[in-house]
Amino acid sequence: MPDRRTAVVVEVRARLARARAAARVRLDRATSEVEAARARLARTREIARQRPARAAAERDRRVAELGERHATGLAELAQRAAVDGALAAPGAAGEAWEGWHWAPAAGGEPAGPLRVGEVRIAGAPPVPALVPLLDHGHIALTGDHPDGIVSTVLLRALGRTRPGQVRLTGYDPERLGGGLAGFAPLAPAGLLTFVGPGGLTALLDELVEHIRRINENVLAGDYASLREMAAASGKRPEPWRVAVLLGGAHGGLLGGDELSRHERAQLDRIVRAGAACGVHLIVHGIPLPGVLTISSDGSVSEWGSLPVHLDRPPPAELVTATCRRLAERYATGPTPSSFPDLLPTEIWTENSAAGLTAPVGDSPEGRTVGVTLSDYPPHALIAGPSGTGKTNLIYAWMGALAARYDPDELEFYLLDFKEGVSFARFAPGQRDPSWLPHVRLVGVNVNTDREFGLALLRFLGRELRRRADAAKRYEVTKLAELRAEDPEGRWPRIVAVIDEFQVLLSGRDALAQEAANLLEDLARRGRSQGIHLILASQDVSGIEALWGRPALVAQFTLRIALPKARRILAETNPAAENLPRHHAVVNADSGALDANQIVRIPAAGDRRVWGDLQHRLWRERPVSLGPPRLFDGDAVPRLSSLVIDGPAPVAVLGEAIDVQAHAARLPLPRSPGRNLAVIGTQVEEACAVLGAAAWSLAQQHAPGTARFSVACLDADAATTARWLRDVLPADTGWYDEEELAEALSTWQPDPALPHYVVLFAADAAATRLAVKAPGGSGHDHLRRLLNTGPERRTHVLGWWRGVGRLRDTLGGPGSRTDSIGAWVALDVQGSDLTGFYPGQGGPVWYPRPWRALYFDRARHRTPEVIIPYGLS
Ligand SMILES: Nc1ncnc2c1ncn2[C@@H]1O[C@H](COP(=O)(O)OP(=O)(O)OP(=O)(O)O)[C@@H](O)[C@H]1O
Repeated sequence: MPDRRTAVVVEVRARLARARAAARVRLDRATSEVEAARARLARTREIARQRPARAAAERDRRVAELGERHATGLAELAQRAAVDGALAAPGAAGEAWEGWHWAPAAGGEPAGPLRVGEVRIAGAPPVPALVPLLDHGHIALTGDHPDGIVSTVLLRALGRTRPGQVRLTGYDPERLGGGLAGFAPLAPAGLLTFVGPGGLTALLDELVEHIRRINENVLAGDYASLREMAAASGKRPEPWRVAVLLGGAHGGLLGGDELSRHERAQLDRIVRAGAACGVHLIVHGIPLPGVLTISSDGSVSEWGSLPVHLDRPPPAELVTATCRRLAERYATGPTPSSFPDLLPTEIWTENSAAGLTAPVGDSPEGRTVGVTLSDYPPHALIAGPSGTGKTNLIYAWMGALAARYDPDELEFYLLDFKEGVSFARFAPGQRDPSWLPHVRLVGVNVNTDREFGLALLRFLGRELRRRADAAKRYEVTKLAELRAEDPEGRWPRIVAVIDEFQVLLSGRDALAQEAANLLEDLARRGRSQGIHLILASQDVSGIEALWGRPALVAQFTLRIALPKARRILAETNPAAENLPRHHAVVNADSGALDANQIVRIPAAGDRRVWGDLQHRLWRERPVSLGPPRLFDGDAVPRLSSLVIDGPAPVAVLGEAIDVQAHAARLPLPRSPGRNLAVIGTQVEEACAVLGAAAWSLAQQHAPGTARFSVACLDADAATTARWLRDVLPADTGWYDEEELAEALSTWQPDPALPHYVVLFAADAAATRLAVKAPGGSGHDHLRRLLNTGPERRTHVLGWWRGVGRLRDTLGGPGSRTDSIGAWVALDVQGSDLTGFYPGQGGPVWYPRPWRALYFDRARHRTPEVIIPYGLS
């Protein structure tokens, strides 16, 4: 039993020991956990103790970084704003007063905002404080000292615009204009008007009426504002009106009075609708809701709390000196427009169906003055003494027209009877190959060739008939209607310019008579067919040439008088007498006094400026359009450029003086009288006519199908004879005096083989040909040839050095002349040709260098003047 008890005790003790050991282990573990927790707690406490300091440091770091970034950003923004500000308000709109001067914006440039001070922010560069006024809005001023801002804004607005473009009205009832005293020099020129106390209602009414007029007549529904109109056209048609309404010294209501309901309503209308019409208010002393407000302490509504440092006002002397200068410049008128100002931005956009309208200059106030050619007024007369600018005016007018209407809408025919080549620039030249695409004909150095003027009038007369016939076919009467009925047809308006036209009408001969009749017909009927005449003359005789024909003059309802032009306007209209240089009176009502428009004509003669336009138009010309016909009275036409066409054979004798530069041709069919006599002592001209005739015939016959025989009986003609040896067939017979006498007796005309007998100085063989021989003298054989040869295709083309000598060949003074079917007279008086001409007393002919009178009995009613060709 005890052993069991002992065993139990031992057992218990052992268990207790194990339990104690386990408890100790747990205790130790718990103890170390407690310590670890304590240590954690201590660490956490330590961390917690350190955290606010770090966060604060981090916050401070971030704040500093942001601050730095903000400062840099602000500086950059300010820098950019300063640059933008300087660009938006350049020159007079923004420059500092030191060195400031009047410098208007270029035409077409917007007015832009004006500088009143600068925005200053610490750490950033100052930014110009700009306020919009012209074309944008109004300015309200508050505070006790508005004068400085008013001076600043007004001077900058005036400095940025041309004289007269800004008109000021001052209403300053308390100080009676004292607030605008510096601007007073503008008043005498009408650029500043003061309105007295009590005048406010009338002023507001007038501004409202002005706005209404601009909307109705100027913008006319085409534009929303003058700014838009100016941007589109590059021109400002109306000045800006700036009304400065200055209130009481203490910022009270205007003049201490309340605005009436009417005034308030008018003011609101101006605030609402004024800016679009260029009407602006600068007001002190009346609240204008919604209007940019500047207070004299430097705050600007709409800009929040931005600190504005207002500029000091412009020095008083700068204001008065500038205003004085502006007034003077305004009195002498705005800068005249230049030739490029007459041109549209886009070329060839106009349609000429109803007429041709283009500016020729501007009025003294700077308003563009347009001139129209249409059914009314259809034609123009231009007059002015030499050097007053007629040619320049024509250049300006033509340039403005040519840039607007394309060559299918407008054609020019130009003739200058003056010595000189003022129209030559429109045709291709040696230095400049371009031409004005609208020009179809240019006549220069025409002074002695009145025939060319007549040819132009005949050509226009034919064109008039062609148009009238077409109109009849379509049962219409006017060009506009014809174009509507025949949209595929080409019916350009034609403008014919004849400078010094009186040359054409001078003389009491048939040519002058025919020219006057044609002019009258063209003037009367051309109006409805789109053919317009512009006649220019430098002296009164030109106009007087017309004066005897009131019906003709009456058609020229558009009159343009240059300084000192006489009799061109109505007798009672002296407007041209005191006209300044480079001005013109344009009168579209036959010179009636109240239709005068004074126009300043820009310089348009400069070759470079004109060349720029011509080249531009030339590059755009339709590919099918060739150069114009150039008739130069001083030039010799070249045979080498001649193309012979039409039924053969014809002998070409020279160039006809006509619009198409036709060759003057002598047909040589099988019929009696088809011989040619060139008569006169001018060797070169005679050789040129005869040489061209022989050459042209050789061109029309294949080798062996015609015979040529040439006798050169004057040594002076040897050069031409040598030239003919090269161009005539190789089997051509060459004869001297002796050989000719013999050959004449042997030549038997053969209808199967045309034979051309070319005699240079036929009369030089007279002595030899007079020698009697059994079958008859040489003269007998020559007369037989002349009389019977042509009907069997043998033709004599001869040169005789005088009418009497030709007569001798034909058989003496009373001999028949009908074997000479055609003649070309050189230095021969018309009266000497009596026997060779069907009319009484011979043709009217006054010999002149390198011209000849050609008459073909078979085809001519009257002879024609021709120009011999140069043989090469
Ligand atoms: N509006 C103008 N502006 C500047 N210069 C001009 C103007 N008009 C003409 N001129 C210049 O005056 C000079 C004479 O002008 P122009 O040849 O046009 O006169 P005109 O009346 O045709 O003379 P004329 O009858 O002798 O030919 C030219 O040198 C021309 O450049």
